[in-house]
Amino acid sequence: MQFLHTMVRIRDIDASLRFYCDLLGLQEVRRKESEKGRFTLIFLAAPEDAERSERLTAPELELTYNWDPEEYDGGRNFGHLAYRVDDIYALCDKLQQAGVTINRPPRDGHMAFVKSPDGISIELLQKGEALPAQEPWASMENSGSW
Ligand SMILES: C[C@@H](O)C(=O)SC[C@H](NC(=O)CC[C@H](N)C(=O)O)C(=O)NCC(=O)O
Ligand code: NI
Repeated sequence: MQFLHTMVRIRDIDASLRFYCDLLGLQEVRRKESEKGRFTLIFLAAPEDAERSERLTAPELELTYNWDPEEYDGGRNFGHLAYRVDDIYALCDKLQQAGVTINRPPRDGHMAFVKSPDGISIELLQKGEALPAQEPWASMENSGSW
């Protein structure tokens, strides 16, 4: 078994591609339009994963855009998408300058949470950094028991 993708329904394709691609740095790897189903699927992958998308073996984010507007609320059981980033401070600064909500700033240089245009929570983790000891779960992660 292999993880393939997470699907998120979006309200606005342009706003979502600006956030996920222009700002966050994901790449669009394929797109499917369904006239019959009246929807568009857009598959995104992180740059380090994108080359595996051709073989459909990359972890991807599937954006679903329904042409007929729908209300997307609730879904409290969904938590977040997590990405490992090269420079968490530079990325959060760029996101904030672009008006993106920074729910948890990278004060410790390790972890930040931001919101997509549809309110999806995105966790950003600094590449090469262990979680700060004061985080309750850090001892598990830092000791490799995860
Ligand atoms: C391509 C593959 O990865 C899919 O996930 S297609 C699944 C399919 N999606 C749709 O029909 C998109 C439009 C639909 N109105 C929707 O909003 O989902 C599907 O079965 N979706 C149902 C679901 O619960 O995901
Ligand atoms: Ni899917």
